[in-house]
Amino acid sequence: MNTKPSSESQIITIDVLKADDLLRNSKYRYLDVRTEEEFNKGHVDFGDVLNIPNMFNTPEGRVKNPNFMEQVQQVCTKDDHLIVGCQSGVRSVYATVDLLDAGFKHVYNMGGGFLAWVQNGLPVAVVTGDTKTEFPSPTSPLPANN
Ligand SMILES: O=S(=O)([O-])[S-]
Repeated sequence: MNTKPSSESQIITIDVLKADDLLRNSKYRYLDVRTEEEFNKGHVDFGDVLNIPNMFNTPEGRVKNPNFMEQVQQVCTKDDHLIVGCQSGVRSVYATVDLLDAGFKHVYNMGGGFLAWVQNGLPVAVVTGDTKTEFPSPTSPLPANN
């Protein structure tokens, strides 16, 4: 029996509109836990967005990034205010639990992930080569994937 206390029941999930508001108007930072490839295809457009994958895709399926917490702690403190997002809201739950278990105090899970962000017409940036292209207009379409 696993008796390890988990912070799963303490997760607070906010919707993308609330996340957008917090990113714009408070000290929250966005932590994107998708893979670098997913991130580069399109991500939440805020200057201080972090991309630290909590899982990697392998031929055997998804495996946990064993260095996730260490990598987060290289750029964040446990007092930082973080909004955690992924593609559709599954991986971010795991990452949020890990962060709460590690003692991070101000962590929100963004429900629906990047897909919900895009569906709501919120600002997106795409990385092509070394160039970051921003789509400030909520009505701007994303470029087609190559
Ligand atoms: O990003 S996801 O884990 O929800 S597919």
